[in-house]
Amino acid sequence: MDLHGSFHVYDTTLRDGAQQEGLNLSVADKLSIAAQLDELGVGYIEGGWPGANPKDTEFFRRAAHELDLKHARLAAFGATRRAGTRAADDPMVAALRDSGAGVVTLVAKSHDRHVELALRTTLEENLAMVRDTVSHLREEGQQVFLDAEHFFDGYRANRAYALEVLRTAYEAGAEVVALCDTNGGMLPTWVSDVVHDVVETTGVRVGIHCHNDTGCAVANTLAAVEAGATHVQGCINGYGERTGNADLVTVVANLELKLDRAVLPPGLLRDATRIAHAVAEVTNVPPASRQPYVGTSAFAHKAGLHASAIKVDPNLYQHMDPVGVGNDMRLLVSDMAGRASIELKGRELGFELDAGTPEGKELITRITDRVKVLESRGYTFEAADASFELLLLEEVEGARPSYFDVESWRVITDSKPADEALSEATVKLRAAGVRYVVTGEGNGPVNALDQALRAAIGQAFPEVAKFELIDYKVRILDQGHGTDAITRVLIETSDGESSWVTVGVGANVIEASWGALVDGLTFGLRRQGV
Ligand SMILES: CC(=O)SCCNC(=O)CCNC(=O)[C@H](O)C(C)(C)COP(=O)(O)OP(=O)(O)OC[C@H]1O[C@@H](n2cnc3c(N)ncnc32)[C@H](O)[C@@H]1OP(=O)(O)O
Ligand SMILES: CC(=O)C(=O)O
Repeated sequence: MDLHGSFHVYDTTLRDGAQQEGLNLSVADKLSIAAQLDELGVGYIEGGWPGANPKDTEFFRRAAHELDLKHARLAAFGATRRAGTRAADDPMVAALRDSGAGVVTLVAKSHDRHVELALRTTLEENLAMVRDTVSHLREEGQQVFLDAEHFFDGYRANRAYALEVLRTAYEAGAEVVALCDTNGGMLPTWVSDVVHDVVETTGVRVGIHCHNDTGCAVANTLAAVEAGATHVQGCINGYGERTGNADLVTVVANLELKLDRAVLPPGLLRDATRIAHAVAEVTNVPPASRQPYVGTSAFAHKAGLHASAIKVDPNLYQHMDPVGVGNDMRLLVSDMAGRASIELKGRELGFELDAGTPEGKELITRITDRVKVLESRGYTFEAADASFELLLLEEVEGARPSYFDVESWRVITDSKPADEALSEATVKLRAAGVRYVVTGEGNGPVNALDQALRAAIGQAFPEVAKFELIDYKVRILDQGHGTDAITRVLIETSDGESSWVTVGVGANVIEASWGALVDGLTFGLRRQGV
């Protein structure tokens, strides 16, 4: 606990996060993200700027009866009254007051140059705008926070005035003044010095709002907290204008796990990975695999030497137990793997490869060597767990699962003037004792082959009907060779509940695709228990 009572974790994903290029949230998206943020246990959710656009006004209207928040309070964001008006008469201030949130965060200028150039008013009038608007909202029963825009730049330009803005807001009844690094140009020691000074000189309760233009938003936020800030603002997954805001997940994980501050309700940090990814589904922004704490690579180990130490104690190569943020340790198999990597990956996939016996040791060595040879030919197993599992089965059980024997396949692409090119594939195979000769059509050769292969196997194994090819990636491996190059194909197949990735390699892109398709169907049938 601090001098100012409980610490505030304040999320601005729905306002500043939505200012990210390419991010466009519907009201339903905003409601869904608010519910997720509440599950994470943040104290405040800034829902948007009611009155600035119909969507944000609608969000607050619907939130009042559609959201059942257990931990968070909603905050409405907006500006102080315009210059030369009365707060009580300003329709934008009225929209904040009447949003139903009960909490208003006012953005105000604290940089003298901005007052004169952007607001085109006097420094005195800007102070009056802050004073009047905060007082009016307080009199109307609102909890008020102030976002001091461009505070750090303003402090450099005119310290006395920047501090005066904070004092004015505080004396008028603002509970917190959040110092904003609006242009995101600060470094941690600079932030720390300024926050120390503000806390000592003014006695106001300080919050912090950092943008990530120097790549230091999280570090700057932590520096501010260590210097006395007791209210942190940020966005889940670091969304936000330009390079984003401080990633609130990283901030709270660091506060809880590194600085020993209980800033979320007990136990909720363990849901951070699930929630960060669920929000990414709604925003439709692919989650960053290297995101600290919650990224899929945050606890993924590739180097053989790491794996050999992890086998003894995972903490030797991890800064924390991933369970603390709801993430998992993963072992990656590649040409950088050693025997320990294979042993641990095998365990992860449910195979006990016993390195303690001579046979087990020999088996693990064989698998390791095979992986290295195949990777040198262009395969990649770290991205294709399913192909690795088939390889493992082949080595452990003496043969890989086999549901069909392919006699031959061929594919042709037909192009007629004025018509789109169409591909046709013929696959001949035996499955469950029957010979099938099946053709398939598609808008490309791989699509046609996939159709034909699935139609043929599907007659013997109806489970195949569930499978769908959901992603297809091609990479040319030795670019110097142009069209003669080796090609690697990665295919992701889904059964509607889960998905798996397989790899194929060949001098011919169709041949490489065929290998990945066959692996994908074989793995899927095994997973179905066939
Ligand atoms: C740092 C930040 O990210 S703050 C959040 C910024 N977010 C947004 O801007 C998104 C929502 N914004 C909007 O929808 C619109 O900009 C609105 C509705 C707020 C205003 O729209 P408009 O009235 O068309 O004006 P415009 O967008 O050009 O904004 C400039 C006006 O706001 C005034 N203004 C700017 N900052 C402030 C402030 N902190 N307090 C009061 N007035 C302000 C300017 O003086 C100018 O007023 P003028 O038109 O009387 O000269
Ligand atoms: C208020 C705000 O978003 C900023 O100053 O960056």
